[in-house]
Amino acid sequence: MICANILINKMRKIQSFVRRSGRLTLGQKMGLTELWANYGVDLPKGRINLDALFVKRQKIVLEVGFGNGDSLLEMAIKIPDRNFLGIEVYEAGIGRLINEAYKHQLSNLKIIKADAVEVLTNHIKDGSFNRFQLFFPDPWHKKKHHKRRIVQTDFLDLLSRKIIKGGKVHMATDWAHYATAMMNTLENHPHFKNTQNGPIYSPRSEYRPITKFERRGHRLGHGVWDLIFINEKT
Ligand SMILES: C[S@@+](CC[C@H](N)C(=O)[O-])C[C@H]1O[C@@H](n2cnc3c(N)ncnc32)[C@H](O)[C@@H]1O
Repeated sequence: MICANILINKMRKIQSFVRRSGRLTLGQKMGLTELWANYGVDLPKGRINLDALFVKRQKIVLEVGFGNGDSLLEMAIKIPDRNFLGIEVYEAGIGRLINEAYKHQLSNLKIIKADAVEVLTNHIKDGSFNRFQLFFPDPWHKKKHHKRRIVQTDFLDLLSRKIIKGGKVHMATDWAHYATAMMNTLENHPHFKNTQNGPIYSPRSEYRPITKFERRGHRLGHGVWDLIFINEKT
């Protein structure tokens, strides 16, 4: 296992952070090491064995950048016949989510604490996911920072390999400029096909819970744009 001790130390910091913010309840009694053992995935040297990760073998939804975990938690509760894998680097959000997962006794949710591109590139075999979701990713709104946005052609190339043929990609943003950039990048990618007829945003889907960043967008008077595409790789 890579850096198990580092991860445990990090999780202790999360515990301290969450305790200070008064949000650790059941998990506090259980201990973060045990919570992490139940819900966390330590990165192996090679590929993660996704078949052995979950209690039941069923379709897997990947969410990158789940923040405080609102959407992922709600979906894992409401859709027990799917497995959910979340990748995030925000420690307080991870601590909160594994605590909530324990409270709800979820067996269909696992978390990786690492950079998503690194995980997908080095630790996930091709054709692993049935759906990918990216809700309200960091917008990097200054022009000089646009290159830091996660949705770029290279990232779509990687996603196209990791999602099964016919699998879905669902993105949402409250930044108009990023929405246009996402639409152009997806429309111009040879493997992705819009579920709408043409370069049209999708209606808000029932299954996407409202997230903290979506609420923030509403408060700021932003619109919300959903993009749902199918991976049609050959
Ligand atoms: C603006 S927040 C949105 C959080 C959540 N999806 C929501 O709607 O409330 C973006 C999140 O993506 C995470 N993130 C950004 N780049 C990432 C990466 N390469 N790998 C994993 N997480 C990442 C950040 O840590 C942050 O929590």
